[in-house]
Amino acid sequence: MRIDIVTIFPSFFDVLDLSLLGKARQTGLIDVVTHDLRDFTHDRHRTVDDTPYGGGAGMVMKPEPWGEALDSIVGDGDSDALLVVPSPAGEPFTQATARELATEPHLVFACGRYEGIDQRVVDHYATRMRVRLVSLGDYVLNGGEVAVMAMIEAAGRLVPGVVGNPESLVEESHEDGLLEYPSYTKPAVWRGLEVPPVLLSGHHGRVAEWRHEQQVERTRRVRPELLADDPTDAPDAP
Ligand SMILES: N#Cc1c(N)n[nH]c1-c1ccc2c(Cl)cn(Cc3cccnc3)c2c1
Repeated sequence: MRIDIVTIFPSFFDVLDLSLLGKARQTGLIDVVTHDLRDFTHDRHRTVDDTPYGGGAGMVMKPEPWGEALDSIVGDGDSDALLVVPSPAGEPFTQATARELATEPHLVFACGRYEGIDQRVVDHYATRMRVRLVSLGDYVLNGGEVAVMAMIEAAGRLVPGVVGNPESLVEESHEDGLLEYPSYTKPAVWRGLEVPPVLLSGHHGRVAEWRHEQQVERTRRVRPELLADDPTDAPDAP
C-alpha cells in the first residue's frame, strides 16, 4: 500500500515511523510519503490561504497549490488512487471505512487547515479519481492531520502482515459490531480484585461464552445503538 499525505505540517507524521506502522514501512508493506503543500507555492511567503469569497471569518486554502501538489502525486490524468479528504462535513469514519481503506493500493490524504480547502479542489479531482470526504466524529478539530493519523492507523493495522497475529484483530471492539470484552492478566489477585474465575477454568467453551456475554452487556450499557439492528439484544427487549 502506498500512502501520500499532503499537509502544511509534514513533521506531524514523523510519528508514523514508530511502532507497527514503522515496521510496516521498513518491510515495505506500507510506503508513506508526506508532501509539504508550501513546496507547491511560488511566492516569497509560500502562501497557501486567502480570504473567503462571500466574506466570513477565517481563511480558505487556495486551490492552486493543492492542484500542483496533487498533480505531482497522481499525474494530470485519471487515477486509480483514492483521495481521502478529512472534513467536518464528511461521512463518519468507522471500522467499516477502515476496512475499505485497507484494501486500497494507493491512498492520497489531503490535510487541510484554516476554514477548509477551496471546494473546487474536490470538484476537480472528483472528475479524475474517487474522492471521499470523511469525518473522524462529531466534534471540531483545527485541521485534517489528527483525522488522517487516526485513519492511517485504523486502516494500516488491517493491512495483511502489519499486525503479527491476525487473530488479535478479530475480537476487537467494533470488528463484530460489539464492544470488546474486558481483559485480564497475572497476577490472579491485585489489590484484592480477583480475575473472573471462568477465565482460570481452562474451559475454552465457557470462556468464549462468558466473553460474548460481556461483549453484549458492555455494548448494551455503553453503546445500545450498536445493538439496534438485533432487537433480541436491544435494551428493554422483552
Ligand atoms: N475529519 C474531521 C474533522 C472533525 N471531525 N472535526 N473537524 C474536522 C476537520 C477536518 C478538516 C479540516 C480543515 Cl481542512 C479545516 N478544519 C478546521 C475547521 C474547523 C471547523 C470548521 N471548519 C473547519 C478542519 C476540521
